[in-house]
Amino acid sequence: LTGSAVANPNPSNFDREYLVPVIIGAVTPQTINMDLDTGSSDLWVFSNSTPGAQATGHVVYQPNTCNASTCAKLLPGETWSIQYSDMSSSSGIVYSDLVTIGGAAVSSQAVEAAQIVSSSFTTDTANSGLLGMAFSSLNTCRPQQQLTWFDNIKASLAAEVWTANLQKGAAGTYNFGYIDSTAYNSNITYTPVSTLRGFWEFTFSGYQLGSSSFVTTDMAAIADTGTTLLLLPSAVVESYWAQVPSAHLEPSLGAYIYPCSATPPNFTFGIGSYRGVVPGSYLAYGPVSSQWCYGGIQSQGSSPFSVFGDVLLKAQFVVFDVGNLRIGYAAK
Ligand SMILES: N#Cc1c(N)n[nH]c1N1CCCC1
Repeated sequence: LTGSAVANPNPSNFDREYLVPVIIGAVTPQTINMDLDTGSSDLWVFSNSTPGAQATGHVVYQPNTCNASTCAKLLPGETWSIQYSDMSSSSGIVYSDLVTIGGAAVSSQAVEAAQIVSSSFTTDTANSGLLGMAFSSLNTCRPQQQLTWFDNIKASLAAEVWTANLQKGAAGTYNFGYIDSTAYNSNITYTPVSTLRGFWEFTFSGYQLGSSSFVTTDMAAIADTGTTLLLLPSAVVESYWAQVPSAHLEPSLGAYIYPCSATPPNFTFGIGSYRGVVPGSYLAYGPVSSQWCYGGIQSQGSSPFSVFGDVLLKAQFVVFDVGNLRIGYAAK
């Protein structure tokens, strides 16, 4: 078994997130566009349990709890509640239902129906749910923790692996169970993943800012498709933006902005001896005013690891190798 699904950048805003059409339900299937997120492990959707005022503009999951074995089933007493690092949150109840992504189906997937969603979810009407693809140890369902879609399907796949091939301003692909050797142009460099924090956490071997020399230093990072930007230690971020005249940390935003007339420098990361290059044009995240643009590299703050979000991931072919607990990067 393998699967392949399209990854659509959110249409209106600078590749803020990438949405995947997910089919939920057997008796009355619904296609729901969801944010595939390697930084969390809950599969949750807007639903008929979400208050109308919070669900306006969204496709809502309507579980068909009929009597056949193929119907949705409420999991009695199960609830979930999640808060993301951007302080957004959601919570609700749990059904078991058929969930198909790119042709690959899980018959009894925990589908977390939202009863409450915070305002940033309500306003993001392109996104009607989260598809958690971090490790199941982070799933918030209680009292019985539930498995991610990938954990449920991996034994049925040709290989316990999936890949992300995101694109700048265009549709990309998530493949499940195989590696498309035509999708990248160099060898894949792998490095071990630690699951201790439940994320796709790994060590990178250093970085290069623009045309400066490569800085060799082991650093921790997570690969997070649910984060838009590239988050690095504040000292690195300061050095990076020092290369762009008039770029500065804007106190009112808590973020670096730079003149939109400038093209930011490239960012290069190391995995062993592999060098992954993120073009400067990928490190622009859209205007905050007529002349100032929001930087694609920002500080990781007090986080103990950097966050390789979409602005970096879209420049690479990325292999999430669950079977061997490793992550792979290749140029494309
Ligand atoms: N903040 C944040 C965040 C993250 N670090 N990974 N995924 C996140 N979200 C998914 C939906 C909202 C935020």
